[in-house]
Amino acid sequence: MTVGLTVTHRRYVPYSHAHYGGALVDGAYVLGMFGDVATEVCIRTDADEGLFASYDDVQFRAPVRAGDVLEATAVVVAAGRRSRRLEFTARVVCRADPERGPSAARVLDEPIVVVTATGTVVVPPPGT
Ligand SMILES: C/C=C/C(=O)SCCNC(=O)CCNC(=O)[C@H](O)C(C)(C)COP(=O)(O)OP(=O)(O)OC[C@H]1O[C@@H](n2cnc3c(N)ncnc32)[C@H](O)[C@@H]1OP(=O)(O)O
Repeated sequence: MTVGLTVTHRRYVPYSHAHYGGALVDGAYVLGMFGDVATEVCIRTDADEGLFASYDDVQFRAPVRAGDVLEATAVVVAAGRRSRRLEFTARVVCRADPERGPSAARVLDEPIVVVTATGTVVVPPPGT
């Protein structure tokens, strides 16, 4: 069943990706992660990596920082002949705790929703 399929990736955000003051990470970093999650969705639904056709809504809701552990989830909410519409959510699940020391970090009691988006991927025609 394609609609309802959910794929989640988790990734540590390296300090080499800090781009702005306060160790802030650029928004494109999370979009790259969404693309990788979408790729796994397409592999699972259609045995192909697929192509990202469009985003129609991207909301940057809270900062992503170097040292975060990010979780990105895609859910298939609609499927056409070749198009699959996806809803994405990125959450921070672990974060650095520098007051305790340079390598200190903790699991957040409640994950922070940092980015949400909807978009469409396109796969090859059936039977190809
Ligand atoms: C998984 C992540 C991968 C990536 O990130 S790849 C990198 C970024 N993406 C790209 O480089 C893709 C570049 N774009 C393209 O190559 C083409 O452009 C597409 C393959 C995406 C679509 O072109 P065509 O095959 O000619 O599309 P059609 O035959 O007109 O439509 C096929 C289905 O795709 C839907 N669709 C086409 N364009 C869009 C769009 N811009 N936004 C939403 N849906 C689109 C249509 O409706 C239809 O759907 P229905 O088969 O279910 O009826």
